[in-house]
Amino acid sequence: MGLNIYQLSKSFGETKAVQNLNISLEKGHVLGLLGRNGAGKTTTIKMLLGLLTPDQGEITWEDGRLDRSKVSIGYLPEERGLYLKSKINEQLRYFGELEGMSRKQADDAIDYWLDKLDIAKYKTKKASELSKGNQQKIQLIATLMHNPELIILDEPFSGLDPVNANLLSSIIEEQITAGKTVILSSHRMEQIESFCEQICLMKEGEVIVKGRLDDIKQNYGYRNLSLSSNKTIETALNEWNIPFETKQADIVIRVRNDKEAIQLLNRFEVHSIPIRNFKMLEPTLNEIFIERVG
Ligand SMILES: Nc1ncnc2c1ncn2[C@@H]1O[C@H](COP(=O)(O)OP(=O)(O)OP(=O)(O)O)[C@@H](O)[C@H]1O
Repeated sequence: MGLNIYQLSKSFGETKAVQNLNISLEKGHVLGLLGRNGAGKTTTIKMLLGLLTPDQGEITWEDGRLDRSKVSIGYLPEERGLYLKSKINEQLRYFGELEGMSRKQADDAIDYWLDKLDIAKYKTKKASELSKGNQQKIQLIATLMHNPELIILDEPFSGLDPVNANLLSSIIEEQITAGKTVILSSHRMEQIESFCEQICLMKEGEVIVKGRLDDIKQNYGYRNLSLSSNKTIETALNEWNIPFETKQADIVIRVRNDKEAIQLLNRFEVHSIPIRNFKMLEPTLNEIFIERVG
């Protein structure tokens, strides 16, 4: 059950922002929504939130239409939307009450989250007095304080320093462990890779790659054979016209499958070229992204 997007489309004039999008995401699972600028991610998210009306298609949650008045959704927008002149506790209380929290529930949640994000000292400051990263943390509190079951995060890491990015990562992990359904849109492939078992890669409104990330990598059509770098190996590969890349202390050779890797290792053996160690690596999400939409 969970979330189902069926044949969803939206155009702006001539621009087909989203075309016939189909996604199924089970409750408690995490989907990475990827694509270059203008691929259609935000348009998709806005349709999920009911902020844009689809031209065609349907979005359901469990048994019925996804309706924000019935399903608790936490949304962290790409463009930040705090009231710069309002005090942090007052605007967070307002956001909490909009989501149906009582004043007491909202105030308790605000204290809990400010403390957790290490920004309790800003409780009565105006948003304009906070740095960009700390404003981002406030926006995260507004997203999570009402304990939503569906969480949509659009570029959540932008503007965060490495320490705060780690803090956010641990909070996303906690939400996933708590069984929340999460949609994460990000240009940071390592983060998508670490959180999302499922991905949907879009290009010009259409889905280019979709499914379980493990399956996509396994069936992608090549693997990387990585060997500890050494001049003899490089010379041999050059002589045999086998392309390779050097990455730090490793030589990486693209092979179609394990059999091709073994054949190559045998060839080194036959030529008495010692191999100290080797690893078979799947393509990274970054490689897939660049090849498919780069
Ligand atoms: N309100 C709008 N009016 C006209 N065109 C729009 C509007 N919103 C989006 N578009 C167009 O729809 C396409 C998809 O845009 P969208 O914002 O969904 O992309 P995105 O994948 O979220 O990009 P980014 O990574 O830059 O946020 C783009 O060509 C964009 O110019």
